[in-house]
Amino acid sequence: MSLLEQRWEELADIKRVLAKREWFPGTSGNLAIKVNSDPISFLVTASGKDKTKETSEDFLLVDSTGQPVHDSQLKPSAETLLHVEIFNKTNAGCSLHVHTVDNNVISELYGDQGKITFKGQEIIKAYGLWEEDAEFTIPIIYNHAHIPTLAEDFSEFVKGDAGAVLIRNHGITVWGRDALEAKKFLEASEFLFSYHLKLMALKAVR
Ligand SMILES: CSCCC(=O)C(=O)COP(=O)(O)O
Ligand SMILES: [Zn+2]
Repeated sequence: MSLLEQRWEELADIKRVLAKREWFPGTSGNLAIKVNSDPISFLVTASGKDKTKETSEDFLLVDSTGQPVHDSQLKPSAETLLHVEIFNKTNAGCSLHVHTVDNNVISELYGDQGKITFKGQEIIKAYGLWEEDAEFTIPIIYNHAHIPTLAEDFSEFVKGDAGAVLIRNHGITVWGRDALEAKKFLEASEFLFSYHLKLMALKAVR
């Protein structure tokens, strides 16, 4: 199997798992996986597709600027520029973006503060933070409709090979050194969002 085929399979596996969780409502969400580092190329989901369906046209290869490498009828994700920032600025190997109700509600609740910080939760270890009093902060940025502006704001928070950024009333983008790490970050983040919202709701009725 070629490297391209291997990466395709890895991304397809993640897409299948996330689709089962209903994390791609209304054609939302996009996924990317690096294929080559020099020059950079990556597979990204085709724009506007129902990501719960599996087809041979789910992904296309793009270059370091997000332009298709081969002639194709397919359009790269409208949000490819965010993945471009990640792959150009870090050694990340995979980047995942999903819209969930929980990540949207959290982004609105804490949007004015520009971040949300979690602490005292065992699952924070999924981010590689093993100290007893570890904290994990996820920045929240404004949802510019103009994607180059969104990507510019997003870029400020793309600092390491793994990370997460919430886009207010839009969704979350996470990245990691490989597909496993990116998926782990995404799952840990959605766990924390869900826990936080459930706890807030229960406290409100007590
Ligand atoms: C219908 S959701 C609006 C676009 C979006 O935010 C998204 O994640 C999906 O866009 P894409 O071009 O990647 O399909
Ligand atoms: Zn989106």
